[in-house]
Amino acid sequence: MNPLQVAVGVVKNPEGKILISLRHADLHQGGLWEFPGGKIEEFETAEQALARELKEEINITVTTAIPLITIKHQYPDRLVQLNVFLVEQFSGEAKSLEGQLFKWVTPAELEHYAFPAANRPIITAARLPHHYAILDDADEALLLTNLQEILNRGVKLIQARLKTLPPVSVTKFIEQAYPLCQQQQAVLLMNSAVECPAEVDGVHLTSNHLMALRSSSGQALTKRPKWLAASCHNLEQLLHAQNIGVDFVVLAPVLATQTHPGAASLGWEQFADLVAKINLPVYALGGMTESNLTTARQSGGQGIAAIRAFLD
Ligand SMILES: Nc1nc2c([nH]c(=O)n2[C@H]2C[C@H](O)[C@@H](COP(=O)(O)OP(=O)(O)OP(=O)(O)O)O2)c(=O)[nH]1
Ligand SMILES: [Mg+2]
Repeated sequence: MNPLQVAVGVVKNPEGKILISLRHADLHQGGLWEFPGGKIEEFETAEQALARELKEEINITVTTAIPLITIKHQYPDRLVQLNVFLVEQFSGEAKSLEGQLFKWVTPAELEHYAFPAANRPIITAARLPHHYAILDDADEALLLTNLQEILNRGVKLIQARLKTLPPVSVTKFIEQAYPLCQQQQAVLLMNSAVECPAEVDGVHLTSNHLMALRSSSGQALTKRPKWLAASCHNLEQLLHAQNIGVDFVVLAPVLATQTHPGAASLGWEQFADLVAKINLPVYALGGMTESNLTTARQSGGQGIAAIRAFLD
């Protein structure tokens, strides 16, 4: 059966707040909060439907809409495909035209509202930035300098991938690095291959660790860190990440990379095909530079992940 096609807008104002509205009680998934939007009519593109719905429901005129995430979700009574866009450029003041209560909330506050089940990855995508920096320990002496450089560039999501450092050095580094990240409101994750007793914001699973993890229910893990991310290289790994309740993934290698010379890369077409098959935010990794960000997002990705791009 073909899914019901829906266009949805994550509308962000200049203060970084996001608009949510309350669905009328008598509608499908009624009484829950939603991002504004609605059904795509015949002969309409998703972008056209989005612009029409946002005008009809909240009276704003979309200037630019960039794909954020696409969700395919089976409710007991219907299959929907939510084509979600990030709208940061718009004109007009939001006003409820269809009698729906609406609010502007910070990305972190989204957690406190009840949304339809399909919305979980949309909320994650709305909270996550478009850059994910991977801090490598190839040169131990440069670790703190590199971290500072990444933070100075405004990167808010960082993975410490300290695979060759002895455990004492890891602990010592994290004791210095974590407060620096917190000062800048940056999220710090630790690669799962690293022994690290120090507390950070979450874990980034290697693809081997990801595949070794089995949750008894096949659903979300019961005991999990604040943020759980994973590295994936193929559809099987992506689907497993989704099934066990990972928050977001990186998919690699998208382009040829110095880190894994000779490894076959996916290319953008295959990246887009794989991203379309899962309901998770996906960062493109492998040969990424800032110039690839637009393509990554147009291909359905959350953004780019890189080791070198944020240091050059
Ligand atoms: N707009 C919106 N719809 C969502 C969200 N999450 C979610 O599961 N949905 C589902 C609920 C519905 O099955 C479908 C949207 O259909 P709808 O009936 O609200 O569409 P519409 O605004 O065109 O409504 P109508 O004019 O046909 O009454 O998508 C969300 O965040 N925003
Ligand atoms: Mg609607």
